[in-house]
Amino acid sequence: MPAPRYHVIVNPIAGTGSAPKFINDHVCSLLERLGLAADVHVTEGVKDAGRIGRDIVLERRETPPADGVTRVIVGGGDGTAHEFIEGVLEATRELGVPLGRWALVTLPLGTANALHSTHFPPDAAATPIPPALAAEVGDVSPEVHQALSSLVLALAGAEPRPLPITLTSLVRADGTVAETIPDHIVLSTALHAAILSDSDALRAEHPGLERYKLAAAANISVFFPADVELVPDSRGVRQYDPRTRAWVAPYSADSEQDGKVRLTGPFTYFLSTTTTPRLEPTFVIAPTLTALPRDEGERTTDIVILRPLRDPAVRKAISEGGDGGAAWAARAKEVLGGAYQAGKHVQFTYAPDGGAVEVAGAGDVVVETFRCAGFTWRPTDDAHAKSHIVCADGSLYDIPAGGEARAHVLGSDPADQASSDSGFWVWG
Ligand SMILES: Nc1ncnc2c1ncn2[C@@H]1O[C@H](COP(=O)(O)OP(=O)(O)OP(=O)(O)O)[C@@H](O)[C@H]1O
Repeated sequence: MPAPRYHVIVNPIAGTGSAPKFINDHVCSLLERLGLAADVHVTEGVKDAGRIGRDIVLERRETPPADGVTRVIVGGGDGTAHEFIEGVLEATRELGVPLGRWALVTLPLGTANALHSTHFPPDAAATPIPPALAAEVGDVSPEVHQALSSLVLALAGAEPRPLPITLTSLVRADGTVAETIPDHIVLSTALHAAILSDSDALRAEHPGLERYKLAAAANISVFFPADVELVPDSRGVRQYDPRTRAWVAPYSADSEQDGKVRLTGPFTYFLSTTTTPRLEPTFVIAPTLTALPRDEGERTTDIVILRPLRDPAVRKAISEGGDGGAAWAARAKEVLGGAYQAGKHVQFTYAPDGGAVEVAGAGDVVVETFRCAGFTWRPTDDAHAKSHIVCADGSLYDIPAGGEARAHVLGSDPADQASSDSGFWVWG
């Protein structure tokens, strides 16, 4: 079989703008020393990584890779990978060609680099460079070595790991699909999406990070009116039990029908992730992803949910004539503070008197954590604009009035016609 060929995507404005030099100095030169062919594609504007994805699909249709795997080095951040994956999926759908197998190399050349740092945390030891590669990699600094970790795995012939993609359809009131959005890191509504939306709007006035604090303060006590349905995979919808630290049958749902689990709102937090337990290095929002790893090829997502009316303190405040917002704001800070303690929030249970939360106590669970194939988020008040916001890998979308967002992990629905040998993988 001929030596594998690599596509290299370079986003010159990602992160601090270091991608062109890094790729020239450390990636292209290394591939060349190894005698591997590289096609370099430089992004020329917003969403251009999607155009590059489409071009590679067209090329793959004419000249399929010998081993069926298209290898792509993503020289940018999470947004570059997101746009590229979106372009590939759109093009294969429009052209009616099979998706096939895509394997990505990540480089931490963006700002957040959530995908790369999930697999290669900054404080972890760098991936050892095998002796056969050491001479070609040469003498590099520890930072460069860390940044090359995913590429080293690819070049060393390691098996890449599956990169599950979630597809979200924004459905109009008449049932037609307005738009289908892929994400590979995080999908959210409620507080997380509203904070990103408000912080974007505050960017001109507050260019620094304080805009996130302002946006959080403006949304921490908002109740988001919606109904949710969780979609089972072959094992059904599973819920995390802090007392046994294991997945069990759903126990806090409002109803269940044909394996689908219904949760009525309002909600305050709703976030689904297939990839990363943490949104920032110390903010571990979905610890179950690493504490209870999925089986190979399992097409599920972990969903972290807060519903304020489950809180005895909020119910008490409402029964006394308040709206519960102030009681919830205090609770939300307490709970999300747990995410900064290595994801302890998923262990929290309510104290019967509505006081401080307990850890794996006898009371109701505070955070409802599920593992399932997907979900439907249906806003129940069209006048409540914020409950219509969906955030997919940092990009914001609006659910049409009277409509809903329907999300599922690619391959979990037979209509995807996905085989175990099609989709995305990543070296990590
Ligand atoms: N030549 C270009 N000019 C302007 N914008 C570009 C160009 N090429 C790509 N972009 C845009 O750059 C944006 C940022 O890229 P990316 O998300 O990879 O970097 P980042 O935001 O620094 O990192 P991260 O997403 O990891 O925080 C993308 O939204 C993309 O559309």
